[in-house]
Amino acid sequence: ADLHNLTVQEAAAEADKLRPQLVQWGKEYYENDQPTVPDAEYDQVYNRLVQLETAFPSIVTPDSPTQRVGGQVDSDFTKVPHPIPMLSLGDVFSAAELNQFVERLQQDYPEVQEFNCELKIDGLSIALRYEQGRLVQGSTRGNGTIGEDITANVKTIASVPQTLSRPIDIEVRGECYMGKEAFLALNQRRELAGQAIFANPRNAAAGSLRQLDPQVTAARHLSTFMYNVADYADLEATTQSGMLTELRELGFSVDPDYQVAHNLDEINAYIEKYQAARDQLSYGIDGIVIKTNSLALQQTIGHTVKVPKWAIAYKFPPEVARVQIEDIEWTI
Ligand SMILES: CC(C)(C)c1nc(N2CCN(c3ncccn3)CC2)c2cc(C(N)=O)c(N)nc2n1
Repeated sequence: ADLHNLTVQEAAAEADKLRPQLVQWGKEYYENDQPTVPDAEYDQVYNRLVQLETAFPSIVTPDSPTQRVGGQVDSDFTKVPHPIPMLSLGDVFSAAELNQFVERLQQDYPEVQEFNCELKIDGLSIALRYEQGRLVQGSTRGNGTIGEDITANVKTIASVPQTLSRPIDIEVRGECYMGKEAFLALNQRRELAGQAIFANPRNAAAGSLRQLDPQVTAARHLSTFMYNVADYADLEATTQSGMLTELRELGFSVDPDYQVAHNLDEINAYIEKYQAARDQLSYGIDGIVIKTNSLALQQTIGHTVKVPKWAIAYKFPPEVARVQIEDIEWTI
């Protein structure tokens, strides 16, 4: 029945029926990974319970699935503004285009002599905000200026530090991703449960982060690699590579493969190295990101409405790996 013409008693009666159902389904899902209903059905019932409890707070019970660890869950995600926009990245698809980007940049800014090369992790962007070294908010990139609040979900990700090694205020940005192994295992479970499988690790990570119930996120084994700071606040670093080192010292998970390059030859050598090693990595990458290493120069060079002028993404062709697992065959 529509929320508005329910009495408190009716809402309580309906909620009392939904809770044990969700608890039962939750047990099947989290404890023995054998869900008997598709995620969509679980979410729909969970959503209904959240709406009932939001409309009638007096009916909430402490043991309700909505009151689990990770704090309040919204029936739909709260919006989070990004005062410092989360920019996108320009991208190139060939060595020739990359050379052109670097040469033009060095023509306009001859003082650009160092680049930081990073793997482009194939996940989705998130922002983590800390106050006095404590995690206060996690959000998705959204459209770059407005994201969604996923604080309860990011709290369940092992690699996201709840407290930093120094009590500083900082907003850090990075990629949330699902490793190849976790991806294959998740799809196997879904296949066996007769559920639709995820097409690729990026979709699986996005689907896992945008879960209403943090317990579902927790069961998905997500990872993170942080790569940027919204405001350099209390950091000592003066370079991109130094900032990544400092983020790791603060307690963040940072991809260790970053490398400083001094010219196009060194950049191209890095690209060749990781294009060859791509299949051996335990997570998906869709390219390489090349950034001006000096943070001061990054500020001087600036950005357009959407992308920085001091960085570029060199994209690899889509990775196609035929995976044969117990007669289930799909490509990732
Ligand atoms: C801070 C800047 C803007 C230079 C930046 N932006 C990035 N991205 C922006 C575009 N993004 C995006 N996402 C969705 C829609 C449009 N753009 C996805 C993240 C980076 C992504 C990675 C990575 N994946 O490993 C990385 N090592 N460094 C990044 N650095």
